[in-house]
Amino acid sequence: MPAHAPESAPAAEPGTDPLARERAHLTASRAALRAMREDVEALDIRDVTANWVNAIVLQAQIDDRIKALADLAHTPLFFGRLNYLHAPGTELAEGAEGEQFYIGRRHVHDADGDPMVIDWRAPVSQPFYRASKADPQDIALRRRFGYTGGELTAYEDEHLCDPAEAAAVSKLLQQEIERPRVGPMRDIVATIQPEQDEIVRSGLSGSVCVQGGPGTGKTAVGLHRVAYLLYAHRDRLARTGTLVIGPNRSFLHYIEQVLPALGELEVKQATVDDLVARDGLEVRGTDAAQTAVVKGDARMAEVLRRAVASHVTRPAEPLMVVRGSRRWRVPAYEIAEMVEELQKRDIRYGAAREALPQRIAHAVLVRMEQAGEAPDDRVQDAVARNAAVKAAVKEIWPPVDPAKLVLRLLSDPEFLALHAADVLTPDEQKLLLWQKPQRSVKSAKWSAADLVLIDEAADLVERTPSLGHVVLDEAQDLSPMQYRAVGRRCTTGSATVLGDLAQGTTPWATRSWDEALGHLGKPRAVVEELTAGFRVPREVIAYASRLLPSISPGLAPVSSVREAPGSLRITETADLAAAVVEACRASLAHEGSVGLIAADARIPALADALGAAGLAYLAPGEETTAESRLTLVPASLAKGLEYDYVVLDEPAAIVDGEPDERTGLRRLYVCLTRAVSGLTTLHSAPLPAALT
Ligand SMILES: Nc1ncnc2c1ncn2[C@@H]1O[C@H](COP(=O)(O)OP(=O)(O)OP(=O)(O)O)[C@@H](O)[C@H]1O
Repeated sequence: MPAHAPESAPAAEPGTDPLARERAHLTASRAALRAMREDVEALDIRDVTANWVNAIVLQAQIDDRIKALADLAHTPLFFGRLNYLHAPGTELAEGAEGEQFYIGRRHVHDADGDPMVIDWRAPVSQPFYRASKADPQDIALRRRFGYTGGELTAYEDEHLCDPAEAAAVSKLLQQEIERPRVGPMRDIVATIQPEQDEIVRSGLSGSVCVQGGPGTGKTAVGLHRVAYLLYAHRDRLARTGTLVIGPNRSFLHYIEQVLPALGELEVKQATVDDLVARDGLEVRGTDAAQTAVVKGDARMAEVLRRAVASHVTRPAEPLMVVRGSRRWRVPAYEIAEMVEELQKRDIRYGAAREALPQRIAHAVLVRMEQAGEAPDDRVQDAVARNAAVKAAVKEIWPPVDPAKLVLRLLSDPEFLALHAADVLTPDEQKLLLWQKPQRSVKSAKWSAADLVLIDEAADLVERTPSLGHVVLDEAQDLSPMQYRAVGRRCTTGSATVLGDLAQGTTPWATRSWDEALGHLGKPRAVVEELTAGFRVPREVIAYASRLLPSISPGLAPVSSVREAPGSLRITETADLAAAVVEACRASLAHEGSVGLIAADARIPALADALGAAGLAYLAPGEETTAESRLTLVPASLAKGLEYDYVVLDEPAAIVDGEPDERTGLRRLYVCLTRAVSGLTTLHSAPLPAALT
C-alpha cells in the first residue's frame, strides 16, 4: 500500500501534486460547508410560521441544523476517497464511467447541489469499510487521508483491483489507534474495520449481541451503530427514540461526546438504575450478595405476576344500577364471566381494570334494549361511570400500587409465601424478607434491586413505553430482572447488546448470551464475536489472558492488532506507595492520559501519597485535559475506561476486594486491560497464582 507524506508540503500547484489537489478539495469543501451554514442562518421564518409555538419549534430545528453544520477545526471534513470503476447504480457495463467520492462525517454539497463529501453512512460509502482485494466491490482505488492538527498531511492508497499490489496493514490505522488519549472517547469513523462495520450497518429490525474481549471496540461499534440507524431510519427513530445504557455515570460521561461529534444530538444516555428510578423513591439500602441474587432472579417475575393477579376477586353479589326510575340487575355469575374473560386476555392489569366497567355497562345496555329502550354510546359511558359500577370494580379489580405491592412482599412472610410457594425455596424467601419490616413506601430503605422489582410490578399494571432502539453496554453485569427492565423498553424496537462474559463482576453476571437474550425478550438476536483488539498491546493482553482459564474457560484471548515492545512492566517493591508515585511521574513524562488503578480500599491511602508528592489527580468521569492527565481510578469503576498509561497498584488487593476469587480475578482482568501504550504493575504482596 503506497503511503505518501511529504515532510514539509511543497507549494505545488493544484493539478500537479496529488496532495495539493486533495488539499484544494478540502478547502473547497470547507467553503461549501460554510455556504450551507450561511444559507440556514439566513433563513427568515417570519413568513412561514403561523404562530409563536411554530416559530420556536422551527427555530430550534434551525439552530440544531446550524450546529450540525459547524466546521470543527480539528475534525477532518473527509477522511477517505473512493474511485468507483463504474458509476454506482449503473449497469456494470464495459465503458460505464467511474465516479469519485470523498467520505466524511457529514454530507457537504456545492452551490449546484453536487456532493463534495458523502456521509460515511450512505450506501456508496460502504465499500470504504468493506471492500478488499478478495472482494473489491467495484472500487478501483481506496485512499485514506492522514491529518495533523486539522491539516491534511498524508494519504495512503490501495488499488483493490491491482493483483501486483501487496496487501499491507494501514499505517494510518495504526497511528489513529496510537494517537494519545486526552479527554473523552472519540469516534472511529475513519477506521471502522470490516467485521465492525457489519455490526454497525446491520438492520434496524434485528437485535444484535456482540461478545468481545477488552478493547475490541464494542462500545465504539454500539455508538456508531446508533449513528448509522439514525441516518438510515431518521423519521422512525425520531418518533420512537434511542437510548444508550452504560454501567455508571463516569462511563457515560466518557462516551457522551462520540454521538454529538457525529452530528447526532438526540440520543439519550442512562444507567439501568436511572431507567427504573421512580419519583419519590430513593435508593438508600444495599442488599447482601445472596439477597441481591434472589431479587435479580427471573423467578421473581413470576412471584410478582402472581402477587399482582391475586388482587382480582370473584364478585359475590349481583350489581344493581339505578337510572332514573329503573333498576338494572347484573347477576354475579355474569360479572364473573367478564372477569375470567379479561384475565385470559394478554392485557395489563390496569388496562383490564379499565375495560371492566365498560363490559358491565354493556350488559346493562343489553337489558335496557330488551326492555324496549334505545340507549346510545353516551348512556353506556354514563353507566360505566355510575357510582355502583365504580364501587363494584374497585372491589373486584382494585388498583395496585407497584411500590406498595413490593413493600408487602418484602415485609409480610405470609403474603410472600402465598405467591412464592413452589417458585422460591423457603430459604430464598427468608433472604428476601427485610430484617425489620418497613412501614411506608416513602421511608423504606429501598435497594437498587428493589427498584427493579417495582419496575417489573409497574409494567404488570401498565405497559412501559418502548423505544425504537436501545444499546446496552457492559451487559454481562446485568441480572435477569435488569435484562427484563431493559427489554420492556424495547419491546417494539430492537437492541444492540455489548459485553464480555470474562468481565462479569456481579454475583449474578451473565453465564451465557442465549440465556441473557431470553431474559431481554430478544431470543432471536444474532450473537457476533469481535476478536481483534484495538486498545491493549500484544504483550499486555497476553499477560492478562493468563487469567482467562480461571475466569471464563471457553473464551479465546483477544488478538491485539498492535505490537508495542516494552509496554509491560511488573515490579515487586517494599515501599509500594513511593513506587506508585514514581511510576505515575514516569508515565506522565509521556504524552496522553495516565490512570492509576487500585483496589477501592486502597484509594484513600494512594490519594494521600499523590497529594503529599504534589501530584494533582482527577476522579473517573472528570475530563482529562492537557494540563491534568492523571486519574485515580477505583478498580470498581475501571470498566469500559482506558488510559494511555496505566499504573496498577497491588493486584492481590484488587482480587481480595471482591466477595469470591473468581470475581476478584475478573475484576483484575478488567484492570489489566485498560492500557493503550504501557502498563506498570507494582506489588508488594505476592501476585495471584493465576497470573504467575
Ligand atoms: N476500528 C477502530 N479504529 C480505531 N480505533 C478503534 C477501532 N475500534 C476500536 N478502537 C479503539 O479501541 C479502544 C477500545 O474500544 P472500546 O472501548 O469500544 O472497546 P470495548 O470492546 O468496549 O472494550 P471494553 O471491553 O474494555 O469495554 C477505543 O479507544 C476505540 O476508539
